[in-house]
Amino acid sequence: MRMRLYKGIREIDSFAMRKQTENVSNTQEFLFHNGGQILRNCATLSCLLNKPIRVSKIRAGRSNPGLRPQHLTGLQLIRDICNGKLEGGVVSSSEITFIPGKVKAGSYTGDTKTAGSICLLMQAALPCFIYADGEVTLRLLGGTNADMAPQIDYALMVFRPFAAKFGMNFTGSILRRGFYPKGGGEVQVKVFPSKCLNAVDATDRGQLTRVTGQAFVAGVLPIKVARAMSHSAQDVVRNLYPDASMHIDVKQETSASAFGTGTGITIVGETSTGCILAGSGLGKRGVPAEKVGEDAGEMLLNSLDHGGCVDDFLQDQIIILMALAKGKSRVLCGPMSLHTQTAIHVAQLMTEAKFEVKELSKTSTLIECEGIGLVNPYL
Ligand SMILES: Nc1ncnc2c1ncn2[C@@H]1O[C@H](COP(=O)(O)OP(=O)(O)OP(=O)(O)O)[C@@H](O)[C@H]1O
Repeated sequence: MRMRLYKGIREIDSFAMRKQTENVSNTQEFLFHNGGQILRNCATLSCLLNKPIRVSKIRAGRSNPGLRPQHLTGLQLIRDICNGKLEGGVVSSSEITFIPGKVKAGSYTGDTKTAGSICLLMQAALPCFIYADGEVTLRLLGGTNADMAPQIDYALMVFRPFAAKFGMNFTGSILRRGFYPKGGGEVQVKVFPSKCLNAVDATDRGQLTRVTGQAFVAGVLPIKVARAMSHSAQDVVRNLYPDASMHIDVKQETSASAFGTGTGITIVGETSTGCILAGSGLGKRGVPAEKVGEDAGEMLLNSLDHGGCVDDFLQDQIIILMALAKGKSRVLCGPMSLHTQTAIHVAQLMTEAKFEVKELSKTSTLIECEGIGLVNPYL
């Protein structure tokens, strides 16, 4: 990914990373994920640091390149939050220019009008509100349990407590679940501003003590589907961790609490040192519920296996918080994901934060970051 400064606008070529990849020969590969995550992180940091950006070649090389509805909604939400200007903000656009304004407390709505992930809207918007001049209420519409994104249960059970360690506090209520392809979900989020985020040291994983979670069915699906997911997920984990206490809530959503038909599971492991890691899955036609549960259990085991304090998905989601916090954060992870590499690269392009990544072994990475200590001027 390449960035230049032109007339005060940071120009970010979101596809240049590919060329970099092609030039890599026998050295360690350093790849980037040319996806929505670049846009979200760039726009969030642009808003917070008051740095205009132009991002080009958005999602180039994809079968459906350019902005998808959920990316556009995320950008529009950030624009609204700070009363900024967004050019090129239409579906399929491959280039956007964003001129940020000042973040303002209040009530905002973000509606993907599709099954696009509500949690990815949260990912873009929440860090902005830490620096608002008061409490913020967000009404978010779209998919609550979407593929290739955090499920809302993950956002509330895993991301939220970890973000709180940095001093980023929010609450979320699932008013209605919504699924692919219809969407129709609704979540209300309240964000409480902070003076400054603090650095986090998460390097001691401890022992797995408790397994909790949520398995649900909605629409025409019977409750036995959720029970089967829950049992198989717990069986997989119990095989290796027979002493951990286990309870996954099983829920039949009603027509008021969910729109359409869907099913999913999030299984959460808590450790003696307060680490929270998860595995998850969504039901699909033709895939037995037992298999969905097993895969979610395996996902959790896989992250536990690495001995890190965060799972393979939380890694990339906390990079922005490490960059904004005051002081040195240290987080022990499994192998670094493509999304994490990309998030670190974007954070370093946009801020003065200094990251150091130490590969401790093939399966263990220590990410250190001296954050910029961004201060909320209103508190
Ligand atoms: N099962 C999961 N549990 C938790 N988080 C997840 C899960 N799957 C994906 N994520 C998170 O969702 C985000 C997905 O970002 P990504 O840029 O790939 O999505 P996107 O905006 O839909 O982009 P694109 O369509 O361009 O790939 C990442 O932060 C990733 O960690």
